[in-house]
Amino acid sequence: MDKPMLSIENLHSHYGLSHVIQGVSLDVGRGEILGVFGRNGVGKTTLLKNIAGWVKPSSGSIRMDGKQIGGDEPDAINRAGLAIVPEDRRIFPGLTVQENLELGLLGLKGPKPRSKLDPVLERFPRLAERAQQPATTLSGGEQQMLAMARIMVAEPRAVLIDEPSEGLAPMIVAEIFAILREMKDAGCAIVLVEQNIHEALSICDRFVLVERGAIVFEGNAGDKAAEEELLQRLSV
Ligand SMILES: Nc1ncnc2c1ncn2[C@@H]1O[C@H](COP(=O)(O)OP(=O)(O)OP(=O)(O)O)[C@@H](O)[C@H]1O
Repeated sequence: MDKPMLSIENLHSHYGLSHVIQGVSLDVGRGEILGVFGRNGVGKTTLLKNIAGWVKPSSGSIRMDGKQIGGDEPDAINRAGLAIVPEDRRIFPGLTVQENLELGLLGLKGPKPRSKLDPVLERFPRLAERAQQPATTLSGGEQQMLAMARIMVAEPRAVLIDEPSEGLAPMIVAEIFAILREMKDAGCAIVLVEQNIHEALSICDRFVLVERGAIVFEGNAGDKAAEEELLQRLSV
């Protein structure tokens, strides 16, 4: 791998006395999708929250393109080019679809021209049609699209995405994964947390398995033996 876009070394994080992330190290390159798998409660979401600055690491380093971002404030990390699509999608119900999209402009470093919304509205015609409607009128799948479209406004170089397929119909899941593939092709480094292992393996380049806050196994997607071991360890 060239110099990784996102590089994490020996990350530890606590909630009070609870030691949730226990020495995680990983690299994600440009145009690469890393799958992060593991049972409920092993720390996958907490790992993403540490990278995005929502939870402060206790120790270890997080670098974006070589620059230390670990422990920085979420908005600074966002402006450094790293975006997160959290599990609950964080759609603002009191705002319209367009206003929710405009929040994506906050990820831009300098000026924040509304014209940055144009390519995204073109890519998501369903959101463009509903631009002036309250975001709450969207279906679950459309809200997930909105959450992804919103981060695309600022063209992030690294993206963290937490269980994007949860609760959605297979057709929508396929659409969401197609968008992730487009981001990958545009050179984005992507960390994907997913319970839908089989589907996720079809778009990941590499994966890690997390147990009790630590990476216990890793492999390349497409390596049948490694995939088999992953599925066996997860018993799926
Ligand atoms: N805000 C918090 N305060 C205290 N403990 C927390 C908090 N958030 C999560 N935890 C605990 O930290 C551990 C890891 O949770 P986390 O949500 O990161 O796991 P996960 O692997 O993402 O699981 P899931 O798939 O269920 O989201 C769990 O034991 C959880 O109960």
